[in-house]
Amino acid sequence: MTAIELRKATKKYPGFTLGPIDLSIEQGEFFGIFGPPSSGKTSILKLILGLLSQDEGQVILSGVDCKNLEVSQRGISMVFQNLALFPHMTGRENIIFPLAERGAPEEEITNRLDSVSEVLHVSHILHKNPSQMSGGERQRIALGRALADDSRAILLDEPISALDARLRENMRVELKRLQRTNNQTFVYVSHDEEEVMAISDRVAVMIDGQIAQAGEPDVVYNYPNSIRVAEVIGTPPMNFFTGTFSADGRYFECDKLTKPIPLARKVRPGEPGTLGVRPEDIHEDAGDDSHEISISSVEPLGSHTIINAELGEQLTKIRAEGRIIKPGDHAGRVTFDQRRLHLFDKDGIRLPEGGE
Ligand SMILES: Nc1ncnc2c1ncn2[C@@H]1O[C@H](COP(=O)(O)OP(=O)(O)OP(=O)(O)O)[C@@H](O)[C@H]1O
Repeated sequence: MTAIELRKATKKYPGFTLGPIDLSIEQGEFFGIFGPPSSGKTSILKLILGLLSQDEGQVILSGVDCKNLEVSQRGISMVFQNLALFPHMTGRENIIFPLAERGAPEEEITNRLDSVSEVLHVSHILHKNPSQMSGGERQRIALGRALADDSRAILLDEPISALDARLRENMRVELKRLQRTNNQTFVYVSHDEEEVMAISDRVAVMIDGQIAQAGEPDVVYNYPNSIRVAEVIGTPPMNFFTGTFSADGRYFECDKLTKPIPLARKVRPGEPGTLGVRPEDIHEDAGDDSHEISISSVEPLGSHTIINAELGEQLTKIRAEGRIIKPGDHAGRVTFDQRRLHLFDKDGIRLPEGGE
């Protein structure tokens, strides 16, 4: 069943237009929204919650058009980026507030408080006021308030960004577990692409107020539908080379490389385009099709190494699992994994897969 649906929803601010957005989120789905700053992520959540009203289009919750429904009638909780805890209440009072407001029985309140406190590791700070908590503790209390309430969906806007890296990783796992157990619908916004990709069943990539692509995380990663999406998914990001597909369509002739790059299929003979290759798909290799690189720096990161190199005249990032190139090396040879190339037309739109 569809829990949240946006149909051509549009919101116009001076100088910025969100939408039109078409989006469908299923009951029990963990849906991630990722995008650069100011791309419209928070505004989408506010439309769903009812804090903003759309200028055009519809917001439909469980099949019901929400046009005339107030925030409190929508049955949705939101954890804001800037928290919004009640300063005069303790952590405990903040968490149980929505339950107490709707007159939930004492036993239910206690059970829910206990279960979210355990998951969020906040039992020891329930007696404190927000002013006596750290930023991360306040964030966990705010999460607790949303999770304890029996909402049909929870909207989370950068909910764990104030936590340190290790705690963030744990919380990610716990959030996912909690969502699965309760079969709740989560809409999770973050500018941290890895976080969104790791936690979500499906993701939407927002660029300039539009959903540029939506789908399962590995599909978006492996088949970005445009250069703009490819640029924002992946760390380090994809490398791009502009040039022309050869007259027989079997090679990509890059403006800045001396050798053409062989393609696994025939592509757009004679047309201009862009070839994208992810850092992990460039391999240290001295074979016939290899290119010489001039190494600027090598970052050994334990499990892998990032090599910053000049390929032709272009700065290129290479992720190496092996140890052929070492810190202090100045040159090497690499090839591109032919099966993992991303090909885009002159307008930056991904070329269809397949062909001879
Ligand atoms: N109430 C408002 N009035 C006018 N402009 C607004 C309003 N709210 C948001 N905007 C503008 O809309 C754009 C999108 O904002 P929004 O907060 O939705 O983006 P975001 O992707 O969540 O950004 P961030 O990652 O920085 O939080 C921004 O340019 C912002 O300045």
